[in-house]
Amino acid sequence: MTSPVIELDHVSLGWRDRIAVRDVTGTFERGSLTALVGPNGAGKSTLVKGLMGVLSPVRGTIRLAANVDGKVACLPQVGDLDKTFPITVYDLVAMGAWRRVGWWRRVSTAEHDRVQHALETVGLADFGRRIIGTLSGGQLQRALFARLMLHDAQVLILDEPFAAVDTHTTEDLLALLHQWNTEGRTVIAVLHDLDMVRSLFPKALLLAGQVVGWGDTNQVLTPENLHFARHLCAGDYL
Ligand SMILES: Nc1ncnc2c1ncn2[C@@H]1O[C@H](COP(=O)(O)OP(=O)(O)OP(=O)(O)O)[C@@H](O)[C@H]1O
Repeated sequence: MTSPVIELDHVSLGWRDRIAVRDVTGTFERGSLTALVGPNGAGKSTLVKGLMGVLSPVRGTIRLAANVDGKVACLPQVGDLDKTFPITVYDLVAMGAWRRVGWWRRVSTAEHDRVQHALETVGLADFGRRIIGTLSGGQLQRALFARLMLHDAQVLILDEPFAAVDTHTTEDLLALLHQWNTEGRTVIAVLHDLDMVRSLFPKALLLAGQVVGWGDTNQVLTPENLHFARHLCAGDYL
């Protein structure tokens, strides 16, 4: 039996002078694995901000299931991160535990073990003391995945997790993402690689300022829908 974990009811999101995504209605089911796709400017990141509660809907409502409230974790676009901030990889990852630990408390032995385990899982066991500004793009993305592990969230939202990441790192991180999903977590990822979506993501939400399709990936990513999405975001390409 499926149960909704996030429900959107006629949601429009945007800013005072501009609606970026309008009238989104639908449900992310518990344990689902959904790719959020669409041309540049389609409103994918805006929807992510809405799902995270960072941006309030201009219209409509977003409802989280009672037992996931506060347990939604996000992997931001790497470009949104201030790489000049003088923080170590260890501390960046440990920040994922702040709900359990609190901002200013010392990390317990159990949390330390979790950080170390997360660093090992993403292949950064020896990188804990490095300042994040010295990491390559792929290494930084691995560190952000490790931080996501520390959140231990039921719902994971990832904004372009494989942008500017090499094939080897993408494969490692994809395996992690699938492992989280097989543990029953709900995963939503903004992606541009439609071949990857078709082969690895059972559900897709195709956006172009509005919902063009939402459901089984093979029924959403049809040539007609993709053409329509491009037409709606004229001038941009998938
Ligand atoms: N802070 C903001 N103020 C006003 N408009 C914004 C703001 N952020 C984004 N927009 C606009 O909202 C629209 C949707 O942007 P968004 O970043 O959600 O698209 P996207 O689908 O994630 O695009 P991309 O694939 O290029 O990352 C764009 O036209 C963008 O210019």
